[in-house]
Amino acid sequence: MAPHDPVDTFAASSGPDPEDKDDRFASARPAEPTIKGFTPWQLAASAVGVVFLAVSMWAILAALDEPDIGVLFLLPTLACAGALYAVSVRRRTREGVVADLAEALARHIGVPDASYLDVDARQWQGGWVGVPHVLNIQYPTEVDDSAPDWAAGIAEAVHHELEQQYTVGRHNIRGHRLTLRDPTRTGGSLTPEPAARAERARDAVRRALPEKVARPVPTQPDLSSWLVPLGVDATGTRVGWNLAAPQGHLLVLGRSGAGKRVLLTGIVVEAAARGWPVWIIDHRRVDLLGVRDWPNVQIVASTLDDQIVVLNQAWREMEGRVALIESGSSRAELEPLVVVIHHFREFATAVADAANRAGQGPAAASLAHDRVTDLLRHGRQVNVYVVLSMQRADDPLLREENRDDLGAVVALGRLDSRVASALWGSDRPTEPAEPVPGRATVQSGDAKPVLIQCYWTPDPREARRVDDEQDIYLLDALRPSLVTHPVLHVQRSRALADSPEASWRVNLNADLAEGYGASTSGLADWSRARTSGGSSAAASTQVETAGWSEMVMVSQLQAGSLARLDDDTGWVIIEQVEPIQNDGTKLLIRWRGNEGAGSQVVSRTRAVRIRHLNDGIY
Ligand SMILES: Nc1ncnc2c1ncn2[C@@H]1O[C@H](COP(=O)(O)OP(=O)(O)OP(=O)(O)O)[C@@H](O)[C@H]1O
Repeated sequence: MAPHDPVDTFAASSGPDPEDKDDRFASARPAEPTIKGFTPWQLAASAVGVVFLAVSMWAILAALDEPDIGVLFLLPTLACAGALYAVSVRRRTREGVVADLAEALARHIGVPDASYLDVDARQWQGGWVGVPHVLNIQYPTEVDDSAPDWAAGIAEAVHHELEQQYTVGRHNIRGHRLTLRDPTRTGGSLTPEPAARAERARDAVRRALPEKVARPVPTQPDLSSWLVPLGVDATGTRVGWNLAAPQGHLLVLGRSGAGKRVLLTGIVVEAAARGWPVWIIDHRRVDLLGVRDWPNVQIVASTLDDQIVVLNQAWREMEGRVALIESGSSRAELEPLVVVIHHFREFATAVADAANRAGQGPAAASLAHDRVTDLLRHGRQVNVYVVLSMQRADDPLLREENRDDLGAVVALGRLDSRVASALWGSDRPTEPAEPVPGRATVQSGDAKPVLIQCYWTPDPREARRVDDEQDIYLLDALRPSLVTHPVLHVQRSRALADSPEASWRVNLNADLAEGYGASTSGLADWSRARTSGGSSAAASTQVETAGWSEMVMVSQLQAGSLARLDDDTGWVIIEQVEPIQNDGTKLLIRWRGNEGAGSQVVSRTRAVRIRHLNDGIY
């Protein structure tokens, strides 16, 4: 992928500045080295002393006319001096080995330099210099040794440096002292070999990543950010999709049941909470129905005919915005439009089939592919963002040129290694995602792929159906209180005909219009909110407040809606909704409630709660 703004997680992951010293060690003192035996210099000085002594004795004996005795004394003493010198050389070499090891460990542990460690190497064995059988490592109290793998990691670092395997003999956490041993002499287990290491790392990630994390309710700063949270990584850091990144679009990959629908629901909810309009093409028809009545979700197209219209309109919207920019508007004035296409490949195939049935040429057959390619390529410049979901990572849409336009890729579940290599290249993560729903590998721009657990976002329709109190509570907290974008429906100049060719043309010329269309079983069902009898007098007798409720924009109220305009009026039946002369921003609402009738002027965009007495929508 092309270079990318690394702002893709909530915690800015800027690496440490090599110039900066770690503050933790500001008050740490260099370690007192363990002194044991003679130093190499003391040994070398002793060797020189012994030579001097031997030569002096030989000279004295020679002067006393006893040169033979002098030679007899000289030879073993010189041999002894030679041995002392050799020991001093070996000790110096071993000190060099230990100094290099301390340097390496200082880097591994993160202390400023090797002087902060006391590495005491004992019981050297094997060869002239050999390797130590026991290593005692004393480190500063400031070192964070709390990770369960910390000591084993040090053993691995020593293994790497000395090419000798070690096992953790003892880790004295309070004394900040670690003892490593050569297991071949103690019968302990070896430092982990690569396979075991990988298994351990996998275990650590498995332990660290939870299996279900509820989507956090966005805070005010979250809502003004263009970072849409996707989930958490093993350190608990939120990982998100950054729409402001140079490549803005998002690709969600995953086999059936991996968690695509749950993740897409979360993305829709987050986008809506930021006041952005959301258009959804749900090729499975029922997967994302749960957000159909969510504030700011303008349309969930579930029939192929409607899906073709929505895709076309998204493309036209993009073209319109490009024209606006060309005529002097700035990109900052254009609010983000999020277009979700769930199960893109099946959708594109169905569009191609419909085009073929309608006797259209190859250009029509590749309509879905071409429109999406255009949206990927140019949408971001005018704040039109595409979220694509697919089952396969080797889809033809993901050719090089399109991959560069995808800011973030979320691969849910386990990918086979060939596909993972194609997707991530050499950055391919060593740890495959565990088969846990919502477990995913995420790559933002050029950053390294990271393993995350995607947030759990309940399906509003399902939560209501099973009456899951916790999920309903979470959804209520996630629901935007202000509806800024009205629902849309597909408006065709003519009804769809029996002839595929005529239908194809009708769809290509269709539009999106505000409100619920006649064919939509949406707010039409609000009539159920009317009490029996039909007359407003009867309605005033008792306003029921059972059923389920949701927030809508005042402009969506209709006569017959059961609504709660504010705390003073309580639940009322809307009798009439009238425009106000010379003020297109407000509406006059006439209502009737248990306490009598009334009217008030309310902003069109204010969010109010309405109640459905029956689940007539589904
Ligand atoms: N982030 C998550 N946290 C916890 N559980 C999850 C998560 N995502 C998915 N699940 C569980 O896995 C089930 C299947 O998820 P989902 O319906 O999102 O899969 P999908 O990839 O959309 O499948 P399909 O392609 O068949 O539609 C969910 O019903 C839920 O129980």
